[in-house]
Formats: sequence, structure tokens, C-alpha cells
Amino acid sequence: MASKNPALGELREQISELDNELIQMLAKRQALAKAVAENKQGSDLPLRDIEREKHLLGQHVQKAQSLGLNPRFVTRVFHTVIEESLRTQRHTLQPPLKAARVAVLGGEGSYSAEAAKACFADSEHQLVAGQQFADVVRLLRQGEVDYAVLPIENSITGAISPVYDLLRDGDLYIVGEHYLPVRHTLLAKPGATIAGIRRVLGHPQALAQCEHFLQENRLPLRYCDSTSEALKTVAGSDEALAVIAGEEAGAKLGLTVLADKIANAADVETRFIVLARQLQSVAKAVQAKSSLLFCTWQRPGALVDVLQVFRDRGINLTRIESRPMQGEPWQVMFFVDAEGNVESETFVDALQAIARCTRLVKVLGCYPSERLPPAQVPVAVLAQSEQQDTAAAPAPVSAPVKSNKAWKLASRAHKPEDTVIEVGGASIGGNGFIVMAGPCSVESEQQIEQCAEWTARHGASVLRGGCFKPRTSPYAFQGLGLPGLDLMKAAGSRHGLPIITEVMAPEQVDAVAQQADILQIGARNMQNFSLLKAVGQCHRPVMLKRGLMNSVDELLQAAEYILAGGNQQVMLCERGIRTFETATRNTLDLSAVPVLRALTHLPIIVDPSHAAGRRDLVEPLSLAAKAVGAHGIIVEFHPEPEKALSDGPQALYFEQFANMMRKLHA
Ligand SMILES: C=C(O[C@@H]1C=C(C(=O)O)C=C[C@H]1O)C(=O)O
Repeated sequence: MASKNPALGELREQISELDNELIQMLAKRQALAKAVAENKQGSDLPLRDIEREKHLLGQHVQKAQSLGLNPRFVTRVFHTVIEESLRTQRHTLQPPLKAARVAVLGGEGSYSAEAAKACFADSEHQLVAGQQFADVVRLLRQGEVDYAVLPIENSITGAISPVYDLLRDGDLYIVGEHYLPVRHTLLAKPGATIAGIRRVLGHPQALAQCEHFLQENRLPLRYCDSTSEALKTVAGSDEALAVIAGEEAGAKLGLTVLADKIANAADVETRFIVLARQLQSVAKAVQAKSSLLFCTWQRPGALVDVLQVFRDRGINLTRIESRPMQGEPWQVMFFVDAEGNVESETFVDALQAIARCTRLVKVLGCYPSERLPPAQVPVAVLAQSEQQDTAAAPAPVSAPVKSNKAWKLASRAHKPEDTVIEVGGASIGGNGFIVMAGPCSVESEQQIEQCAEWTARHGASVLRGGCFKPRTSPYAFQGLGLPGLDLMKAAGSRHGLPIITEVMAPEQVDAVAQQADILQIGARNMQNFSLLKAVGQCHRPVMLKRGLMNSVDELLQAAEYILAGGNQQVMLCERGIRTFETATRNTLDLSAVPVLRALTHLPIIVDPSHAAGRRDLVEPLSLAAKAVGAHGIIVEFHPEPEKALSDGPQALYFEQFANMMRKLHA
């Protein structure tokens, strides 16, 4: 290849050399991290130092920008590097578990086997198969294995109840955890087709995680004790059977993939626990989790008393589950996972306090926390903007004293403090200022990818894009619909951006909420009350745009519909109103921003693009929006505005957007 094209060969050689250097540097970095761990052990400091991580990332991101690199790419790289550094540090102070024999459900081919291999990657071990969860636990109790690995919760179907129930006896202890990404595929013998399949075999958990696919294809099920049993049955049968399992496990038995990624959600993970017969001590410096079980007395506030113990001591709970108590109908046991080490002073004190207010409390284990949330550094430009200079922020306007029965939940009287909506790493509301940016409409994979890249590169926090377009004319481009939303979600995920898109009808809400991180209600739909009620039932944040002819009071009443439906994550958007003025498409009512900020705790966003309808006005209006105290703006840009399928004249050119971002953050 290189001989035909020597220039290419040379370039590749240079890349290989650089990669080589990178690897050597990574190894040096790891060695230093190990030395830091040893140093920390002596000095009693915790391994993780989130402030140091933030500082480092901040510096790296700035450097990256000065070299023309995408700051989010650099952040992603360093998140991975630091995660590995923390893993090495953890292993330095808390040697990884070593086992000769490990019990798992179903043996080779099962997801449990995969998890066990990951947990005991550092030691030669033999897997011992149990047919059911109870058998796995029995093997450990009887001393036939050193450890057992069991699934405890799944990211889409939640708690794996039979495993919780096996922990009730409290004679086994959790000594480790592992998050396993599971990629369910439908497998069958070569030549089979989905239409021809008579029955799908699998473990009940795996079948439940793929329920939507199975129902859509009307496939009858057969439950098996384990995935490996299901695999073997399908591989050894002449019937038209299929199995839900991982691709690799199927390939070992000669099975081929009929459908890939068939789980109900895109990224599915199962959390596994490692059980042992003895409680384990976790080194002080290692970030640990502890699991407890408790039963409360039957009296009002009994559960609150226990939760208060954690709250008073600053202990964060990562999970709470309840399960029925055996032999005591309608009585429950609570299982909690908490951040902290059971041997720490705080925890010992907490356990004593819990013992005083419960019928029963048991420690189920203590183990290194496998997953630590990455340090969040906004990209450099964002960093400046998010720490908005409060001295420069407009002085708060005081609300007219008026009791309003039409919009109670939206009012400052109901909630004096600002609502801050956390979505995909962006905080909207409070003292921050965020930018949502992207094309008016999603037009193609390439277009939305280019826009997502540009949005991320210039420090905007949310990717916008319309998939269902409310157009004045029925002949205008109506949007790509759900396939467009899939393209936008994928582009957003690649660049670490949450996405916002418009939803136009109540029956679309469920499907759009599956993918979109924020649902937008357009100006024309501000008083579509059945739509407002539908998004009020939804778990996603909603951005409600002010109607062309609606007052601030009507906007707040519309927001009240959503809040009254239960959804408290509402932000309001000023996008221009219709006045006698024709110099601009609409008149951007910037005075509504401070007025709304005084009246409501909800975040206020400004849309200069739709208000002005002209790209040359977008930058001054954006700067003005920030100056009057908006929590953010939503703006449109396009790689080729002249060719845009909708609203081209208001779309910024890429460079214009970049310049505007620099000014906004100056
Ligand atoms: C290496 C350290 O320990 C941890 C790992 C870090 C890293 O890999 O850069 C940074 C901070 C700590 O969470 C340190 O404290 O410097």
C-alpha cells in the first residue's frame, strides 16, 4: 500500500510514531498516579481529588482550544485517562480480588460469566455454574467456591428482586461491584429469519429488557434458567428457535445474529455484585460504597427517621429498594447502598443511630466504588460564562405584590429560589447562562453531525434541531420526523450534548421523550392545552415558547398547566411577539425577561433567531438577552444557510456563530 503511495506511507509512519510516544507517556502517567496513591495512603488523604481533576481538565481544555482541538474531545480523553488512573490507584491500595473458584448463573455464555471474568481479570479462576440464583448462593455458602457473582440491578428494568431476596439472610457479604454493558441480540441457527421463528428463549431478565422488540414482532417466549442454557438449547435443537444473548456467546455455538441491539433502550447496563462469606475491609483512602439492610417499626415517620440519619451525617444514598419480609405479610425490608466506608467514624455513628430507630439493621458489605462521576468541567469558554460575574448581572426586579390564583406553582410565592434544571451536564437557571444551538431543522445525518460538532466546539451546551416542523404553509418542509430525531440523538451523543426538539401533538410526546432531553412547545402551541397536559405528565424538561400574541400572564398560565400536571422542569422562552412594527419579523420583548424573573422561579431563555428573522440581528439581541438577565439563548446556525430547508435567512453562518460565542463569553 505504502509503496504505491509513498506520501501516505510517510504520514502514517509519523502517526504511528506519535501513537507510540502517547502510549509511553500514558505509562509514565500511570506510574506517577501509582506513586501518588502510595503517598496519599501515608498522608491519610482520599485517593480522589475532584478539585484537582477540575483544575487539570480546565487547563487541558484551554490548551486544547488554543491548538484548535475540540475541547469536548479533549475532556473525553482525559476523563478516560483519569478513570484509569483512579483504577490503578485503587488497585495499589486495595489489591483486586483473587479467586480460585467463582460461582455464576449458567456458566459460560451467560452475562454473569462475562461479569465474573471482568471482576477476576487479575487471577486464574474457574467458573462454577449454578442453575438458578439460589444455587449460586448455595455453592458459596457451602464453601465450594470463594466468591459468587450475581446481577442485582439493570438500568432499564431496575432491581433484580430474586437476588435481593437471597441477601435477606445476611450471612453473605458484598465485596465488589461491576457494571456490565449488555448488548442483547436475537440469535438463531444460520439461515433462520425473524418471521420463521416459533419461540424465543432467554432468561426472564433478558426477555424483559427486550420486551418492546418481542411484542412488536409478536414472538412467543420460553423462559430458561440462564442465558447459557437458552443458548445451548437453541444450538442443539432442530426447531425454529431463537435466543436473546450477546453476539459473542452465540458465535461460539455457531449461532448468527437475526437482530442487533434489541433492548428497550440504547445503552443497557447491568450492575453485578460479588459476594463472599466474609465482610471485607476497604482501605480508608479508597472511595467505597456500603450496603445495608434495615426494617423499620410500624409508626409514622419511621422511614424518615432513618433517612434523617444519613442526611445529618452527609451520607449520600445511591439506591434504596424495598422487598417483602418473609413470614410477615405486608412488612418490608429496605436495602440501601450508601457512599462511604462502614468502618469510618461517620458510618459507625450512623449505624448506631439507625439501630436506635429500627427493628433490625445489618451491614451487607463494603466495597470499592467502581463508578465515580467524572469531574465536570465546562469547556473553557463555558467556564467563563457559567460563572457569570454577579457584579455585572442585572439587579433583581421586585415582583409586583399580587396574589395570583391563575399561576400558583410558577410563582415566586410558591418557590422563592430559582429552579435550576439539570440536563445532560448542563445547568439551566440560577446564575448560569447557557447556549442552545443548532439548525432550524434536522435535514440529514451529515448536516446535524456538522452542527453538533460546531455546537460542542464553541462551548454551547445543548443541541437544537427541529424534526417535526410547524410551518405556516402546508407545502413547506415538514421535518424528517422520528428518523430525524434518531440522527440528532446520535450526533448529540457523539459530542456529549443533550438535545432539544419540538413536539407538536400529544400523541407524539412519548416517542419524542424517548430520545429528546428537552421537549420544546412552539409558540403556536403555547395554548394547546391537551399538549401542555401531555408534557405535564412527562419526565423530560420542557421549554415553553411564548405565543406570538400572548401576554406574560398568559405564558405563565400555560406553564402552570405543565407544572400542575406534575412536571416541575419547565423553562420559558421569549421569542418575539407580533406588534405594529415591521422592521423585524417579530418584536423581541426583552423587557419580559426581568419581568418574568421577578414573577417566576422558572428559567428564562431568549430566542433571538425567530424574533428577528434576520441573522444580522442575532448577535446584538443575544448579547442584550444576557445583559437583561436571561438564563440562556437558543439560536440557529446552518453549514449553508442559503440551502437551508427552513428559516435560512435567520441562520447564522458557522463563523458568525463562533464569533458571537466569543463575544458572549468575553
Ligand atoms: C493523581 C492524583 O489522584 C487522582 C487522579 C488524578 C489524575 O489522574 O490526574 C487527579 C486527581 C485525583 O483524583 C492526584 O491527586 O494528583
